[in-house]
Amino acid sequence: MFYENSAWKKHKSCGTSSLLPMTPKNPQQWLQVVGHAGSFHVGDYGTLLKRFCEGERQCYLKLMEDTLRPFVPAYYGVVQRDEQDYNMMDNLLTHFNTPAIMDCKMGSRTYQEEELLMAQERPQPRKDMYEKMVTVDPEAPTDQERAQQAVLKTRYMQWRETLSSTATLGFRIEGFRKANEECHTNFKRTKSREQVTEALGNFVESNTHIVWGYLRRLKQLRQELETSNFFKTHEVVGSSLLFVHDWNGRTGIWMIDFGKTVALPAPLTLDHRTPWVEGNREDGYLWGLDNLIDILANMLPLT
Ligand SMILES: Nc1ncnc2c1ncn2[C@@H]1O[C@H](COP(=O)(O)OP(=O)(O)OP(=O)(O)O)[C@@H](O)[C@H]1O
Ligand SMILES: O=P(O)(O)O[C@@H]1[C@H](O)[C@H](O)[C@@H](OP(=O)(O)O)[C@H](OP(=O)(O)O)[C@H]1O
Repeated sequence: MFYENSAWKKHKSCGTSSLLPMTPKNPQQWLQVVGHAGSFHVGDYGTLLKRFCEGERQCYLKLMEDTLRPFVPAYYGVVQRDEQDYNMMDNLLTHFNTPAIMDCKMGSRTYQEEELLMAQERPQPRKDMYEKMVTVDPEAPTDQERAQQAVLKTRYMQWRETLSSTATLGFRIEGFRKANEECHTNFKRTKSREQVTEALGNFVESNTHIVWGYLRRLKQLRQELETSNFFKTHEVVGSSLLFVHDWNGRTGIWMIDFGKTVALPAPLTLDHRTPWVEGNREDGYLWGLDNLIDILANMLPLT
């Protein structure tokens, strides 16, 4: 059942003149690299259904009208399956053959300012996050956290940021899956430029053609981000870049995950490079992209 999807309705009524991708109904390939389990279903006609989030819907609606549109999955509205609502979008893997996929979480901050305020006003320490923390580093909790066997989410997120490259480079590798099905998700401590370069080299299997493809796309993305009205007026937190390549040498990068992207109160705008201090809402997204571009460029042989 479709709630809100003018593109889909046109598709249904126009027969073959489709606004959805010209992709056969089945079978669809899809693989999730990281992120919450159980949030996705593969849809028909090369689409993907992600568990509904109103904030994300708002972002996709605006992005479909923004210059960033070529850099995000096409959005088709809200659909219902088994009484659960989903945002319906393009499955970005559709046009690749046995793709390699990587998820990089962008920005120098992975929680919203609003989450910080909530944690200050109504602290809700979490035992699951304490458990995740001590699994990686038994020394990380403070005495108080140890006594509670729980940590605040914002504290956990900040700890993850400083342990990885988020705080120092403005992005982090969340995980990747290579074409040979090897999965790598153990990047919580991948922090230095050298460690990040090594991980990226493993993902692209030292293929300079692939690196060139990614670099070109990232530079185009940066150019669009610098002028996008959507980007200027939103705090973009917890969003990822999804890298996809295959043995044909095809490469693609798209912005995904706008569940924690929020519109700023007018007339506030962000440059996404100024360091964050509480209240300025800066997210470090472009600073991270600058660093990512620089690291990839340095992986190419000198010409
Ligand atoms: N449009 C898409 N096409 C193909 N794969 C996708 C798409 N959107 C998401 N994915 C896959 O699902 C994974 C998780 O996506 P996403 O970040 O949107 O989920 P999430 O549950 O919100 O994540 P998080 O835990 O960071 O909040 C991505 O790493 C990617 O592998
Ligand atoms: O990668 P990890 O170490 O497993 O930690 C998770 C990760 O930071 C997710 O981005 C976050 O979801 P959001 O970005 O949606 O906040 C999730 O919070 P959650 O447990 O509250 O869903 C964390 O548990």
